[in-house]
Amino acid sequence: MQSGSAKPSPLDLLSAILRGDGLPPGTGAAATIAENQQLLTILTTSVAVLVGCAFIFFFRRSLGKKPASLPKPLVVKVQPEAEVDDGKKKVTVFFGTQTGTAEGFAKALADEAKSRYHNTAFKDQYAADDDEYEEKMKKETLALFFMATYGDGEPTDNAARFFKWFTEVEKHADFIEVYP
Ligand SMILES: Cc1cc2nc3c(=O)[nH]c(=O)nc-3n(C[C@H](O)[C@H](O)[C@H](O)COP(=O)(O)O)c2cc1C
Repeated sequence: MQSGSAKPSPLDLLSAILRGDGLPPGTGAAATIAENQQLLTILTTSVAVLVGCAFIFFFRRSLGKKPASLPKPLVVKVQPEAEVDDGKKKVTVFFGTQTGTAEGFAKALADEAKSRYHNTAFKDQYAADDDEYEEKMKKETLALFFMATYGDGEPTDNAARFFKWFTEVEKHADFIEVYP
């Protein structure tokens, strides 16, 4: 025989509500609902706290990251013409940029140089692969670098390959001197 004060399971309550029967009288339903509401409150609070923690985690992580943008090539402005070995001095302006500031400085300098030296060429790719760097850099008279850094002094996306090559000093020690 079923006792009038038997506690219905949450499933019984749910099916009773769905059927539209209402809550069974004298079954301790009020207490069960109160219990479930407490559980629901705890659950929603926990979910809200978790979402908040996840948001703070991703926000803090994004603070140390460089802003996302399409990597530009390690653009180089060369003057005068670098390809022709005419014995003239060669000046190259490099820039490593993520959001355009370093590019702006490099361009301003290159424009100034262009106004002084008519035989000026602009290039947007210095070396197709790492082996070309050494060969080309040896021909430069002066190389100027405008390099933005991010995080813990890391290079920008467009300068990453060049930076890696350049900092492997022991491989190029014969012609590169690095001053800290
Ligand atoms: C998220 C972030 C991290 C940065 N980290 C460094 C850093 O470690 N060292 C530094 O000297 N400058 C740092 N900077 C400053 C940038 O290098 C500087 O704003 C630079 O002018 C950006 O140049 P760009 O616009 O050519 O990318 C950082 C800037 C941002 C926004």
